[in-house]
Amino acid sequence: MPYPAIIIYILGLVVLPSFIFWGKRPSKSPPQVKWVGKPGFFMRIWLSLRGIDERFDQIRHGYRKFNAKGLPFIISDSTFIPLVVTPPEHVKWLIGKPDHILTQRTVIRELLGFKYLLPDLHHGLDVAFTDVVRRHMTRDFGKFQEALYDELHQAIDETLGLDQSSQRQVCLPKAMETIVQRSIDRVVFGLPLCRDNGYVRSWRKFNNSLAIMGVILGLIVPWFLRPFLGWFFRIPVEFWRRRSLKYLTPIFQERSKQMEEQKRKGIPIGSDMPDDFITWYLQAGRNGRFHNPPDYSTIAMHFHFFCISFYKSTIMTGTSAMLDLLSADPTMGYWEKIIEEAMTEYQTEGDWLEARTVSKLPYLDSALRETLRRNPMNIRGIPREIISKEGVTLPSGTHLPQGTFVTTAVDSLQNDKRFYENPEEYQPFRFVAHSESTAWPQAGEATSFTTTNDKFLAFGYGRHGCPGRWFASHVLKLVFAYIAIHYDVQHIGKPPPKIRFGDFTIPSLATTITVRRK
Ligand code: HEM
Repeated sequence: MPYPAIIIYILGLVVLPSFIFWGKRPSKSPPQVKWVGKPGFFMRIWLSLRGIDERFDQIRHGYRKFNAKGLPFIISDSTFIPLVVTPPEHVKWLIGKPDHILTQRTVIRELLGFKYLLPDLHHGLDVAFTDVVRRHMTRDFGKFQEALYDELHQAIDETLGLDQSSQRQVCLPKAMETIVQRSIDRVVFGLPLCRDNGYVRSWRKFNNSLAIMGVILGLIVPWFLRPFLGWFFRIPVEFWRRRSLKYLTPIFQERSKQMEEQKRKGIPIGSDMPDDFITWYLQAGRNGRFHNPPDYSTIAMHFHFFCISFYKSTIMTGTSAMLDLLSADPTMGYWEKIIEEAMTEYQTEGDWLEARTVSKLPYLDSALRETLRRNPMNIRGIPREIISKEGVTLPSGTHLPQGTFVTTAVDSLQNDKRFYENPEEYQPFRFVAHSESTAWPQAGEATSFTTTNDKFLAFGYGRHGCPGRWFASHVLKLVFAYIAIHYDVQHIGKPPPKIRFGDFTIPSLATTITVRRK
């Protein structure tokens, strides 16, 4: 059989069943909203295909042409899913709508491919998870500060080295990954699980395979092929999920049994148990936050799945912020100011064990925010699906039907001259309240890293804004302060180009830095 015939035959076998059995395109393209780019069916297909490497420019173009005039526009996702991008004026309206009108759950699962990689995701369990993050990981870090610092400083010492006599070349993204992962693992899983090599390996593989497969499926595979190809993408995810659950499920089972026993004996539930995320999650479940509780393995699997939100964004933000500081003009003295500030606040071992010390680092806080302002990890944000039957009418008067996916151009908005002075310039201390005259540019209002508003959407905004941002900020500040005090780190000259892939902007993965223990 000639090759073209074979290709057509295979495509027919794959595409047709996909259309027939699952063939409802996610999202709609309301006729009254304009598309970005030239009109026409084939042009839209072309723009969709170019979305992988040109999404950044496409969105910035649409933002200037439509959003800047208060109008929405449509871009076609690289997987041919149309997305309505709403202007900055609509952000408050968007986040104010209740979940039964606009939901973020379905759209995230479709756009990141989770719907196909973990089809048994249980809606009730994520509410419990978000509750636990809100309750235990927003303010009171004192209860795990000692454990966190213990793991974090060991991870940094081992990764960057203790030899004071010679310099060491370190791959920054890899080092940040190891340090942040170990630190967070200690808080989430506690000892001894966080040091069990077998578990840690399979958990990381599960985490990575889900992230990689999710990004490929969500950014490259057209929507009509996902239900079919999703089965193949699931293979590594399923493999590592089973492996890691072999360790985790018995712990969930054991602690649940203990809690049952405590309830029978009238002892406070959760007492005498490790004060970690597993216990908090099970406690939340017992307090009625697991609706129709499934079996332990499913609960443990969800736990793993949700925990993924802890890691990648924190690692990427840490890597980008460090690269921004080290590649800025050395004469500005940005990194040196971070060192000075850290040395002032961390003078004794006790300062490291006091969780509140991190709140005394305004310059570092501002530098982290500036990095996320200039380069939010996802150039789009606040994704929502309209689920009310009647659809919704945007403040601009445009009606959008049920099923439409809407989103906001986070990167363009955070780099808009109307909202930030000289937005293209890296000014790490632009958010510091300047009481004295300094050598640094002073544009912008004093705001903290974790403050969300309609001009800073890198953590989302409103009811579903990231509840883990205080924890991420806490971990990153400890990591930066420890490195600043204990290591000589060389400036790296010209900033390495960022990787832009579909909707994501991530730091160059191969950048090395030169360090020496002080
Ligand atoms: C710098 C690191 C981080 C960034 C940039 C980030 C960013 C985000 C963004 C953009 C959202 C979506 C908000 C929306 O849909 O409106 C989100 C949601 C979420 N994040 Fe984070 N995040 C980070 C770290 C963390 C950490 C460390 C945790 C856990 C401790 C966490 C837990 C969550 C959870 C549970 C949600 C879902 C909230 C909900 O649906 O109500 N994140 N995050």
